Amino acid sequence: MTIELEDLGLNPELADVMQRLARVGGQIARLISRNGLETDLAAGVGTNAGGDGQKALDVIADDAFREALAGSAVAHYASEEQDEVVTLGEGALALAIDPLDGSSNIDVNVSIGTIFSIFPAAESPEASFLRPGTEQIAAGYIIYGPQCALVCSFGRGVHHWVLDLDAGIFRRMADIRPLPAETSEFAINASNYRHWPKPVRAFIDDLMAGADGPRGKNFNMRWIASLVAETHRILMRGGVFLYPGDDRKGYERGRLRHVYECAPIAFLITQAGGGASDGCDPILTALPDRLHARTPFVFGCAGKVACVAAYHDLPGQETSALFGTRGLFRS
Ligand SMILES: O=P(O)(O)OC[C@H]1O[C@](O)(COP(=O)(O)O)[C@@H](O)[C@@H]1O
Ligand SMILES: [Mg+2]
Ligand SMILES: [Mg+2]
Repeated sequence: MTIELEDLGLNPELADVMQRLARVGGQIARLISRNGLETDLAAGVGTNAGGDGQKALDVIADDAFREALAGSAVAHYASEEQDEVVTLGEGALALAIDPLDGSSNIDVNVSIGTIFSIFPAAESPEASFLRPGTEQIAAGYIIYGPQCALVCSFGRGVHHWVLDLDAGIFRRMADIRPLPAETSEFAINASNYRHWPKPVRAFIDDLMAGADGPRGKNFNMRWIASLVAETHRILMRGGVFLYPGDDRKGYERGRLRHVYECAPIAFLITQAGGGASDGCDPILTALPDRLHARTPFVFGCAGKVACVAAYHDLPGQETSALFGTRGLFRS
């Protein structure tokens, strides 16, 4: 399994890491296509550092990426499935990874993925990752869907490959087009409505009000529960995604992890001309305080990400459930 990297001007070490990621991605895609035939990839096997249940595929994917990166330029490996940073060697790079994203979808045959983020290695393993996302030199994901695809940015736009399984090659496609500034589609887990902060409720209320509300148009909603799949859809046709903090215990900072979920997705979306924030402030300039830190996350078309931030600046009474005329925000 290889990936077409010609013309991208990558240095040999980074190109080698990309080849290794693509090789494992292709292997995982094949494994997923056989789920249930020999093994149950969704079987529960333990609990990870963040307290989330681990499925068999979470652990298989983590082992496969970690082993494949040994002997590469990746010195420090930080994974959702590992308590601490794993030191692989002495190289110049640090790689953070969500080896298997969207694991609640493994047993229902819905798109899942891998998210990765690459930094220059810093003076210590932790310092290599507890830094602003603007310092990433590469970020991307592999989506295991009806097609297996790899999407990555090296800081000069967003590149896209599709796995040609017959040839064993990730073939380079046209680069991802810039996101439109506006959209008529949003993604949020609406079952948490009663737990959201008021500005998020008000924003979603106004989208749901459609043509009769302050937005003056109808909106469509999607929720796949795979961050990678939501990101891919938004990169392909626009949209806005929200996973806010809420008042459930343990969800004060939302669900998603800063280092290996939000920072790489924010890098990609920003490279595609979109926006990415914690609801108010940009994700890419924020500093995670721990490897497994969570952050509220809003990303997608820049106009809507800015609009969410504007709702957080509204006076309290305007975000109350009964305030029906947020005319200032008519668009
Ligand atoms: O089940 P919820 O609360 O809607 O959360 C869905 C979110 O959780 C995640 O599955 C978390 O990722 P993991 O599967 O890597 O833990 C995201 O992909 C997704 O956006
Ligand atoms: Mg994830
Ligand atoms: Mg995961």
